Amino acid sequence: MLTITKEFHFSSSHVLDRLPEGHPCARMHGHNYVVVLELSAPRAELNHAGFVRDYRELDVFKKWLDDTLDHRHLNEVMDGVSPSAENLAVWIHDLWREQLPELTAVRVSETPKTWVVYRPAPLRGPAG
Ligand SMILES: Nc1nc2c(c(=O)[nH]1)N=C([C@H](O)[C@H](O)COP(=O)(O)OP(=O)(O)OP(=O)(O)O)CN2
Ligand SMILES: [Zn+2]
Repeated sequence: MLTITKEFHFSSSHVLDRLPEGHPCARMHGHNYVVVLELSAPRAELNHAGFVRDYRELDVFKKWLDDTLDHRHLNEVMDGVSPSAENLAVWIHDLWREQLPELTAVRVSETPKTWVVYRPAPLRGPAG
């Protein structure tokens, strides 16, 4: 299996729900988010150029981040889902898995010290 990753950046505000009283993250604040997409393919399925996928084909994801999330309030963008880093990773994965079938994981960082990795179990092939 070959795995590629590409890193993207955006800045947004959010408010986290259902936190204990006095938790600072229940107040509006912002982060310089980092998102890393991880795409994987078996060695036999690399394309003619020897790529899992051309990194440049991920420019569409960068444009989507800029248009959809950058300098926005995540609570408004994410349709009522509480914008924790975990929920954001799942939300991004679920929105992009059809367009990027090689997508195997989405990583999200809110601060230089914190990372979430969403790596769903691989779908079973015909052989099970
Ligand atoms: N499991 C999660 N925990 C927290 C999340 C989250 O999305 N998932 N989010 C937050 C806050 O939004 C924010 O990220 C604050 O995190 P924290 O690590 O507390 O950031 P600080 O910069 O204040 O950390 P210091 O250790 O004080 O430098 C909170 N938790
Ligand atoms: Zn936060």
